[in-house]
Amino acid sequence: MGIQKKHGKGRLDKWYKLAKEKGYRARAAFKLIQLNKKYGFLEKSKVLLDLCAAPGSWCQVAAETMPEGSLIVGVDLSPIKAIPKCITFQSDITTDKCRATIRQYLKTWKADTVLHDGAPNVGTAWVQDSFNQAELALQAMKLATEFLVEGGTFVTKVFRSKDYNSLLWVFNQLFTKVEATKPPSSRNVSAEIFVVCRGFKAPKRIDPKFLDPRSVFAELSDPTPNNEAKVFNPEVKKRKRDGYEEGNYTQFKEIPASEFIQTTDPIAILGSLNRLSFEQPPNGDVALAALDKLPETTQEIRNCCADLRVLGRKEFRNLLRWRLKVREKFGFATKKSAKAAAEEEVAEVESMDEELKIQEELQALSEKESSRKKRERRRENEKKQKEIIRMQLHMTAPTEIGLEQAGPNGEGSMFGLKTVDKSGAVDKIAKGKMAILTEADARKDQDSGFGSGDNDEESDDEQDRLDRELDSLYEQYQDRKSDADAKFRAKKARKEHEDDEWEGFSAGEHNSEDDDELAEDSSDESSDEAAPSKRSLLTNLDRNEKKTGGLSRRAAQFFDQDIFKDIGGLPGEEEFDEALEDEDEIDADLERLDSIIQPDAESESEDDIPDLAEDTDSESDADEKGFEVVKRTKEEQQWEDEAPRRDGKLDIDIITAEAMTLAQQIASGEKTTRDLIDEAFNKYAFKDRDGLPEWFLDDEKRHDKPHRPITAAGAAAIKEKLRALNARPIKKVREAKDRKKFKAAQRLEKLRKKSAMLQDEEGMTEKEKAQSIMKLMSKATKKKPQQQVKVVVARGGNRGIAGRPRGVKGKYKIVDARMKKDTVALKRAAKKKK
Ligand SMILES: C[S@@+](CC[C@H](N)C(=O)[O-])C[C@H]1O[C@@H](n2cnc3c(N)ncnc32)[C@H](O)[C@@H]1O
Repeated sequence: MGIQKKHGKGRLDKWYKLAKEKGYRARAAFKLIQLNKKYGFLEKSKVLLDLCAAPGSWCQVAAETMPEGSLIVGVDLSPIKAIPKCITFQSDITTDKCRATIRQYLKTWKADTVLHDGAPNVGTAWVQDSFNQAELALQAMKLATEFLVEGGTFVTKVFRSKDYNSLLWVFNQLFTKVEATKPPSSRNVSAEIFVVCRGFKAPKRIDPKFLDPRSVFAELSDPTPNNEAKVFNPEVKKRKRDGYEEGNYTQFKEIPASEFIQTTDPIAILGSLNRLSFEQPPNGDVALAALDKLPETTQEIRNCCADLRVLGRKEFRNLLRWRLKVREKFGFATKKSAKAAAEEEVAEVESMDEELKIQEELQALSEKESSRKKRERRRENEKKQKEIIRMQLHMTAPTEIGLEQAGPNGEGSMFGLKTVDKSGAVDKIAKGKMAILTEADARKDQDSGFGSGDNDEESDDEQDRLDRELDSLYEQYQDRKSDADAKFRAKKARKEHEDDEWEGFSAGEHNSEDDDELAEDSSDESSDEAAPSKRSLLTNLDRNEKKTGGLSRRAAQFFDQDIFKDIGGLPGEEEFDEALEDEDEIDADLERLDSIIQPDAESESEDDIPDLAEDTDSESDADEKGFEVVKRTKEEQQWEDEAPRRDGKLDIDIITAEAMTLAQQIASGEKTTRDLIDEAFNKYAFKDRDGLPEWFLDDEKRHDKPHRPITAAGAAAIKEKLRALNARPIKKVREAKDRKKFKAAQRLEKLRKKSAMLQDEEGMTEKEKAQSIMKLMSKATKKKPQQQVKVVVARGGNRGIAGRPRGVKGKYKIVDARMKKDTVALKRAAKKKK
């Protein structure tokens, strides 16, 4: 919208004249001035976004009120002539392109204030207008939620209409203070009102309903009612039957429960719908009526059907069981019925008589019994394996294991390792990989005489299938979450690319090196004494392994620091091996450290990090992104140079208060490595993960970390470190300063040399020498005159040219006529003030 001549009666009011006088492009400027006078948001803002900014008077006001160097970005459907200190562009604020352009200009900054003074097609049809205005305001708020900083301010124009309350309600959900006001410069006849929303709550996730005009202004989505026509020709009210927007899963969805029974893909239904209904449709549903009456359809099942979104694993399992049972009753195809069908083919087809029923019940009972037995056996096996590991760690005497002295293979077979080793179990135990026996292992063990029972081959198909279905539900849930949550996606990606964390005693699958060893060992057929691998069942933990064996790369590196070598009471190599269990805890610490480390941080940032190391003379130490407390040896430095990380930087830094506390305690001798080892024996030290479902592990991971105490000194050191980090100048500024210093030093050196030469000059008197030196000095200190910048107006032949305009020498600046006019107006206004 360009500058328009105001012709209407009363339009050329005092605000219009005042705006002309002050050089504002529209009288609207005073609305913002008055709003800001009342709420004072402009002075506090450094970044501002002006939506619907043309012709640009709000931008002008913002530019003169906001602090020097603020970023002001304005956008409008109409072109905006350049405004000093503002970036403007032409775009529709309801489009993705506009959003992307704003993002480009704001870079990583967030806006302190978002203004919106949009007015679409004002004046055509009032009801429709007000709705569009409200819709536009909602769109503006959508943008604001994306770009506003927490606590930021959003100012929008709305029309007092039906939608006004709905809009206000939405604003109230997202801001702590919402006030509607009408500035004096806004005409009384105008229905416009300004809503100032302060204290943006910046919720992590905003319900899309809040930003969807369809939900917010539900009633008005019908075409504009023709009131006149209604009077003379009243119509029957019709409900909106447009259906839901595609890809919008936030709306409520339900289907009859009978459909869930009939479907071939129950998981899709459970994963995407909100409710399974038992309500009869108007034309009646026989299947639903029958389902409703079944005894299997208990109150619990009904409750589960009422809200699928809140169900847990157990409830989903119940629903799937219920479906199977009902399908069987209704005579739909099930796995069981498929099996039975083969037998029934030859048998006489009879109606289900009493005997058959009893037989079925018996079969069900025996199935139940066998699955119970299987569960018990599994539990027993797990218990046995845990006991063996405990014994292996010298935590239990062999007699405490509670196994029969004469095991299933006779007297002493329990400790006869030959048979066990056939299956590779010795090595697995020695490697600490058998915290839980998998089903396959259990079966193998039985063959070698290690398991028990006869019916292990029988599998509980239904149980397994339900487990699989639940797993796939969990996967679906994760997919949905990663679609919606960028943080979750990033976390997942990090997890996938993370290096080999030490996973505890049961994380055998990850350690390929160990597996290789295992293969080698098991290929050795010699006797127990001759084969070290077999002896390793009892002696593995005392073996002299490489220091890094069993440790993650980062954990190994952490312990490679000198700080751990210099401290008294360090254990020998063997003790180190004994302490392998510590890594769980340390790894947890490292994980936390890692979460804060920013791999992209530029190397320049290190200079200002306070170095706690005693030896501060080495510059390279300061330059490194290393473990600051410790001075690195030359070998380590060399190694570092030779084998850089993925991103070329060392990824260890003390950055949490916990780590700093620990480092201080170690450095001051308050804690020794022995203490660390002792502390590592805690309830989190062993992670038995085998066979546990992913959803459980994911949930567990959040809690199975030790809580480390922090000291005030540790917290203060981290605070100081962060403060120093924040106080650093930006790279460009520092480089410019350094360049300036360097040039000054060069000039000084030149001067020194010249004066030395003058001193040695024999044909000059002392006075002449002094005068010449003074001359040199004053010349050196004289500032070069700044080159004049020539202002070229982009009109006539200069319009739209790229590069230097013809006939212009030296520095130049191309401005448009508007800008020149603005500058002149500003100068005039400044003169008047004086
Ligand atoms: C009242 S004027 C804004 C005046 C402005 N605040 C000022 O101080 O100069 C309303 C502006 O909203 C713009 N507008 C309406 N719908 C828009 C849309 N979808 N995207 C961008 N701008 C829009 C119009 O082009 C018009 O210039």
